[in-house]
Amino acid sequence: MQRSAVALAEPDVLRNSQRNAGTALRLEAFESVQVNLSAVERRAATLPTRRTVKKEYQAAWLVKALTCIDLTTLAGDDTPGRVQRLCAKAMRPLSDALLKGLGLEDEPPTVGAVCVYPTMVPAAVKALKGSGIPVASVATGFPTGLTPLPQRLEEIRYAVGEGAGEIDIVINRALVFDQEWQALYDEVAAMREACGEAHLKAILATGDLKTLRNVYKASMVSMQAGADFIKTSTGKEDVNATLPVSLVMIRALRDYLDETGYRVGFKPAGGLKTAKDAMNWLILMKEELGRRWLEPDLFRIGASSMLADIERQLEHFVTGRYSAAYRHPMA
Ligand SMILES: O=C[C@H](O)COP(=O)(O)O
Repeated sequence: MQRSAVALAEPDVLRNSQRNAGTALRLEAFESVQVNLSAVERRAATLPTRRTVKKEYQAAWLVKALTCIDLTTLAGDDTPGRVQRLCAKAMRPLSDALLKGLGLEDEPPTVGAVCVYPTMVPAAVKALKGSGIPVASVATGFPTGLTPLPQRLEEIRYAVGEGAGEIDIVINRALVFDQEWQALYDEVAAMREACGEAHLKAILATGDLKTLRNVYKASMVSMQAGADFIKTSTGKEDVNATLPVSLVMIRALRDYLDETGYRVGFKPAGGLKTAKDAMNWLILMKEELGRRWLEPDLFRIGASSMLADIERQLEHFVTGRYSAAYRHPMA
């Protein structure tokens, strides 16, 4: 399957608010790429030290991070009741006292989306009705992607039909190991088509991909096939989101923007639990891509437990005291 090629834009013509339409598969955009592992690791290690953000600035950054969280539950024992409680948290993540202390009573922030398994989509859609918060659903045989393609596509159609506005697909890792770029492109393009108006986030499962070159190539193929976001991990791999892997994906986002004029979103996910993690990834985005990529339409953090630590840090900012983590249940 070949998506219709879009004319490549002049680099300075930015399709800011336009959804990534994809391009034809263009091997020349990534086939000969080299990634210098030690340079990537060095740059990633210095990034968190590049900005010192304290006090009210830190509080503002943490509120920004909160608005970018895909508040997630992807557990075998998920129930509609748990999803309902998570959605209540998503709509009102900060207590009245915290909102008052932060001066946000008039515009209380909400998270970016709630992310659940397909069968939990109806419960999430019902609970979030009228809030404007989108429901994201993992699909396509999450977390491995090892079911037949027609079933994976049907899963997308099911979740979209139940009201999911965003679909987090997983790519077929074997196609990356075998460098089967046309096949990977075709699968992701078919998934994008099955999504219709729903936005597609392509999970690369970078912990499985073996090399940073593979991470760059899989990022490019996913974007060329029309992904609205590229996402690091499912949260189920042995190694999930890391700064070096994120840096490589972000350079791919930058190169894709230069080549096509499309801004594609980025979602680190898996193992991100602390306010410090949130700060590190915000700094990475700001340093590498600039202010525009700090909005929820281009940046999400996939996390099941980070919100609690953000709340604790904001509480410390407002009251000068830390509360115990158990006082911030998610669902
Ligand atoms: O997509 C989101 C991830 O599955 C969440 O992973 P986590 O439970 O390690 O935060």
